[in-house]
Amino acid sequence: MSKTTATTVAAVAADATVPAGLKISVYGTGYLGATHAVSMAELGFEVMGVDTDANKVAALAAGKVPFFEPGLPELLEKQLATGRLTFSTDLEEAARWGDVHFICVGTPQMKTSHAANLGYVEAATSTVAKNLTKNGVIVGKSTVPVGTAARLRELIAGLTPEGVEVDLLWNPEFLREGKAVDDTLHPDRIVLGGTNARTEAIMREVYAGPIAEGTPVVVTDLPTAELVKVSANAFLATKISFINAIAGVCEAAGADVTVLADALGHDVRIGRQFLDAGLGFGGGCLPKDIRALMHRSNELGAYRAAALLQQVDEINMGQRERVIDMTMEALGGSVLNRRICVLGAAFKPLTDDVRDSPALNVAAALHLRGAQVTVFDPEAGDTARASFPTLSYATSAEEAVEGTDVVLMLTEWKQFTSLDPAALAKVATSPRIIDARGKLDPAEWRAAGWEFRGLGRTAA
Ligand SMILES: NC(=O)c1ccc[n+]([C@@H]2O[C@H](COP(=O)([O-])OP(=O)(O)OC[C@H]3O[C@@H](n4cnc5c(N)ncnc54)[C@H](O)[C@@H]3O)[C@@H](O)[C@H]2O)c1
Ligand SMILES: O=c1ccn([C@@H]2O[C@H](COP(=O)(O)OP(=O)(O)O[C@H]3O[C@H](CO)[C@@H](O)[C@H](O)[C@H]3O)[C@@H](O)[C@H]2O)c(=O)[nH]1
Repeated sequence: MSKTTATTVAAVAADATVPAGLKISVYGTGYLGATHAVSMAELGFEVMGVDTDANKVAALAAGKVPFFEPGLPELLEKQLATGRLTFSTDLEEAARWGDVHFICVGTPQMKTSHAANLGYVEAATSTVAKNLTKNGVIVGKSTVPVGTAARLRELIAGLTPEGVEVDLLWNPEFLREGKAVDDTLHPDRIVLGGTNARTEAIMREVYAGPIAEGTPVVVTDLPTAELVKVSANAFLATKISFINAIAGVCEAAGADVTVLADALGHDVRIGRQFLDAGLGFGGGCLPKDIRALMHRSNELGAYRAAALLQQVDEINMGQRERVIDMTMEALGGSVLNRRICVLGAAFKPLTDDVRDSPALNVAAALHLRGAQVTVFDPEAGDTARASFPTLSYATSAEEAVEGTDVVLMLTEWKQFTSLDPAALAKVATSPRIIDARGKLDPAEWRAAGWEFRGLGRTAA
């Protein structure tokens, strides 16, 4: 029977036992796992982060975060110095060593369908189960399709050594890149799916810090916990596609979507967040998570959810086409041999993550249509070059803008939104700009001599 309670008060069964000095292993030290491992050490636990990628492990062990995440390098250094935090490639040793094993490995989209690739989750979970030498708890944090955890329970039942007990529960993660440390240490909510009295007590011990701050704990069954995560992302994606659809109406009707979004946001039932119209959502989460949910909903016969998410995805991808079309239009119908400056490569500011980056998607599409595209991003230059080596990369916004026929502002880094239009007009061959994130003031740019276009705003 499903057990759903939302409470901040620990309601722990009297017979529940929590091992003293819990040891925590974290499988996968990517964007989620590295942050989780460091944060668990910050909460006072002994932590071992393990990954199959030896370069990542070596970097983390040497105090270097292999990606850009504000605040994480400082916390990593601090926790390594305490001796509580270690990193290793020895996946089996981590299973023998830990009491609580967090699964934080990737669940990317399959190459051949919209489904999530669960191979990494299955591999990591099996490794833990096979190598346990004492009772343990496996805690899934990766984002998975509903039904995965139940299958994993069956999988591990046949793998765990005799005499050892293992429980598996799901504790989805809601952190945002760029704010990952704060989101992990001070989450909005803690969702625990499929606990029993013993594992609930252990998880309340793990999260004693945030719980003491008043973070609500939602205790529920496995499928609900799995679905909370993907539904949250699906809702956020839907909100973005809603405002982008309305942006199209604004353009056709001569209205301004940025003012409209502010006005909508004053209604507390709606809220202003995730109503920034523009190039749409990308990254390692929203796109693949709505597609996996679409796929799973179809499998389960929940066709309405699948149809809704299909629309959300189509509106989102259409925004990229819209910016490509706008660029062609701004340049008189063709981009062939024209010089285009792209400001932004990361899928959003404050990260170097370029997974499914709308900015790079547009940059690459324009390049393939014969344009000379120069990209600048304050943090994502290296990750962008690794994925799209044929594009040119500048070392500053000014260098990227120099001599270009049109500037595209595709990721709203603060240093782009605070650029001086008058100074920049002097280096651009033809001062034309497309603000695909709705963060520049059209009046200010037009006054400085720029031909200005924006999504969901009246044409120049
Ligand atoms: N990135 C985020 O902001 C975020 C937030 C919430 C949830 N999630 C979810 O968390 C999961 C991980 O996402 P990510 O962005 O950290 O991915 P990532 O690709 O950055 O990291 C995954 C890591 O897992 C490692 N790995 C693969 N197989 C392994 C194994 N068997 N044992 C140990 N390590 C292994 C990989 O080498 C890699 O370093 C995904 O399910 C994602 O949807 C991500
Ligand atoms: O008004 C908005 C807000 C966001 N975006 C875009 O939406 C994408 C996603 O942004 P955000 O949600 O901030 O980034 P993520 O770090 O991918 O975080 C999402 O995905 C994570 C992984 O599942 C979840 O844990 C987080 O709760 C969820 O916000 C980015 O491309 C943004 O540019 C918009 O276009 N308009």
